[in-house]
Amino acid sequence: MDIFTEWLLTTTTVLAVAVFLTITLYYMISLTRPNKPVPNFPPGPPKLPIIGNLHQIPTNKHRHEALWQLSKEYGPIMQIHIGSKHFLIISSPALAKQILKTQDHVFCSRELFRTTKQLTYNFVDIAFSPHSGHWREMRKLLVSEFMGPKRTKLSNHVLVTEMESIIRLLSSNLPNTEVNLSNMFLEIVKQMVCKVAFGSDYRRQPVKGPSWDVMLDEALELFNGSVGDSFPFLGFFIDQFTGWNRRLNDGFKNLDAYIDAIIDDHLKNNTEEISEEDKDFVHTLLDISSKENASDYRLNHADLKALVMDILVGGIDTTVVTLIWLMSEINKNPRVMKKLQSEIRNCTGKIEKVGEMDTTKMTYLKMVVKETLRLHAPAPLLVPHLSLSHTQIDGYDVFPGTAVLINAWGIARDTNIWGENAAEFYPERFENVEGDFGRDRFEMLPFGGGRRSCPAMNTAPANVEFVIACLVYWFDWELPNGMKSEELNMEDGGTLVLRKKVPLCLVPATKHKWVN
Ligand code: HEM
Repeated sequence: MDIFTEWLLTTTTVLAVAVFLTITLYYMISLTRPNKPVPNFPPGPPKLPIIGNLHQIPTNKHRHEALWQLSKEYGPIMQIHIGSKHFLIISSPALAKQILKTQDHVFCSRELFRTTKQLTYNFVDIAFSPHSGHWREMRKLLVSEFMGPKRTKLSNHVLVTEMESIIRLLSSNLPNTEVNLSNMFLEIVKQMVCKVAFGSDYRRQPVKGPSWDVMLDEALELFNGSVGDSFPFLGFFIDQFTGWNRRLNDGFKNLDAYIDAIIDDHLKNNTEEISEEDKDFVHTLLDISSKENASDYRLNHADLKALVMDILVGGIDTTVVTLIWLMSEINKNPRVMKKLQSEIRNCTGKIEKVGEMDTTKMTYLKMVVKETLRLHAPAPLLVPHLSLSHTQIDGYDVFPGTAVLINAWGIARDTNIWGENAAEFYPERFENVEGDFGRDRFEMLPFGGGRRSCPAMNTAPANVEFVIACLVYWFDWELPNGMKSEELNMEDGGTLVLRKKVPLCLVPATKHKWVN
């Protein structure tokens, strides 16, 4: 045996003994350790390397539909992966209740996406900020100062004035003039929100840049997030390659310039010289930001801008799409329109001014609004909730940092819950249904639920009711060009907010005349 072979044999023997000893030692140590339980992950579709289930989930539109189909195969609790992120998909009222009520304290935070960071001035807004004392203070401010009695009174007044001029305008164009209601509703809601929040008519072209509508549409697209958001390390480069980063920077720059212009205008006024009555929301925020308040919370400039951003992005389109879908549904369902019109005209009696309209007694109208929000929840997957600690849902392990998507769209159309006529627009299904959705019941969740539920869940439906009551009281509506009700296009589109794809155009055919 030559010297090299002898060296090779010795080395191999030593290595083999070392490996054997290491394995034996590891095995013996593992026997002495208590057994670590293997996590019980929820089921989900098989994933591909790197992209996960990205190929099965469209990133833009109809994500809720794709997820609903998958949930039929994998069950009401399902796990999917997109890039390196994992999401829990919830598709039943019982499990939604677990997330939004029973374990609300665990699931009350938000995912910190790279895209949202820029749009929310580093997550200091309400809708996308993590669960924290800051979020609590900001939400309190919005509820007390934007949705409190003083501003509700003002928004009612603005709505009444706006509806009076709309009714006048529509009456002067009778008969047979086609009206684009999608545009009209956007104008009404913008006027109401801008007047209450910023005091004046900021709905017109604000600063240099794209028009208001283009700017807001783009903001909603951007808030929906990018493909790169799911790939923390490569994300920036993916978004650079797809052009998303440039789009994000431009979109944010336009919005930021608009918000700056609003605040600069307000800073020119000395708020001490303006009476409390005449102060708008931004005036009040500027007052608060200049004072220490009792809880030591100090509102800074970025917080103020983030609040304005939430109002622009969260407070306009949601109400507008609800109005559009409602008017579409009642024009598609003449039976409902007739019943609704008769309730409104009977409850109201003879009115000369729309301001005298009282919607609190209109029970069928409330059911029609609920049915609209059931079939057309503006945010079909809500805003993703995020788990703060390890917990179990339905026996499955959920780890901290898991984003949860609740398929409000699918739950609200499930035939097992709503019966065979789930897809039908049938407001009577809410007769004798007690309790609030998102608080006591979870079969539909248009405003989400728990501590992250929509703060406007009481005020927003009241505004929708008033606008619809005015339009249905004063006019008999017809579809244009002899179109039949079953021909009305009801396709949806959009990403973060589910819109009607084709604008709604109707004809106010005759004006109502009261007969004693
Ligand atoms: C019909 C009208 C509206 C609908 C259907 C709606 C729906 C929603 C939904 C689904 C959420 C997410 C809830 C969750 O994640 O559980 C939400 C959150 C929110 N909405 Fe609305 N919304 C409407 C109107 C408004 C208005 C008028 C405002 C006023 C500014 C507003 C401000 C917000 C804010 C700030 C949040 C975030 C709450 C938080 O994370 O703490 N929404 N909304």
